[in-house]
Amino acid sequence: METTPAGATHKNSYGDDIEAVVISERQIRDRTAELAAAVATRYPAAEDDLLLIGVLKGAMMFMTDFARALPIPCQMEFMAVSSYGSATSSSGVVRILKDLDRDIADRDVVIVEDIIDSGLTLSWLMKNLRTRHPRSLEVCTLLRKPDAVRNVVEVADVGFDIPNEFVVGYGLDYAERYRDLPYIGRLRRSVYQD
Ligand SMILES: O=P(O)(O)OC[C@H]1O[C@H](OP(=O)(O)OP(=O)(O)O)[C@H](O)[C@@H]1O
Ligand code: HPA
Ligand SMILES: [Mg+2]
Repeated sequence: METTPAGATHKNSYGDDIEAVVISERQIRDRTAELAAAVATRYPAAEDDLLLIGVLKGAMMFMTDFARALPIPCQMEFMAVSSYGSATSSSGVVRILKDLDRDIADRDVVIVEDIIDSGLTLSWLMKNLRTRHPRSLEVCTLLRKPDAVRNVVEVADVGFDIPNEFVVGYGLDYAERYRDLPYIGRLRRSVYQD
C-alpha cells in the first residue's frame, strides 16, 4: 500500500488532516475494473438487467465508477442507511433514511458498498433485502476491515482488505467531511480524538 503523504495536490484546505494515502486513485480505478469484470462473469445469460443497489452516502463514488466499468447492462437503485452519525465507531443501530423506489422480487441484485467495518450495516441490510425475495443477492464492497468477519460471511467480492484504521475519501466521511477526496486516506487521529 502507498504511504505517500496526501493533500499536496488535492483539496489543500483539508490541510494535513490526511496522514497518508491508503489507496490511490489509480489503485481504485484498476481494482474497480477487475471487480466489475468478475461480477459480470457470474451473470452471463441474465434475463433482466443486473440490479445494483448502492448504499448511500458512502458508496456513491464507488457505485458510479463500478456501474461504468461493468461490461453488462445494469440498473441502479439506492438506499440510504446510517449507523455512524458523526462517530468513528458504529452505533449498532441501522436506520433507513431512504428506502428503495421499486420492488426487487425475482431480480438479480448486487449490493454495492464502500466499506464493511463491523459488518453490522451489511448483515442488517442483507436480512432486510432477503425479505423482499430477490432471485439472487450478493455483495461487492470496495473495502473491508478485519472486524467484518464477526458479523458477515457472504461477501462475493472485496476490493481491498485494509487495517483497522479510520479512513476517509472516495465517498467515506468523518462527520460528513472528506467524501470528496478522490483517494482513500488515513485520517489523523487528532482530528477525531481530543
Ligand atoms: O460495517 P459497518 O461497521 O456497519 O460500517 C459500514 C457502513 O458505515 C458507513 O456508513 P455510515 O453509517 O457512516 O453512513 P454514510 O454512508 O452516510 O457515511 C459505510 O458507508 C457503510 O455503509
Ligand atoms: O473507516 C471508516 N471511515 C469512514 N466511514 C466508515 N464507516 C465504517 N468504517 C468507516
Ligand atoms: Mg459515514
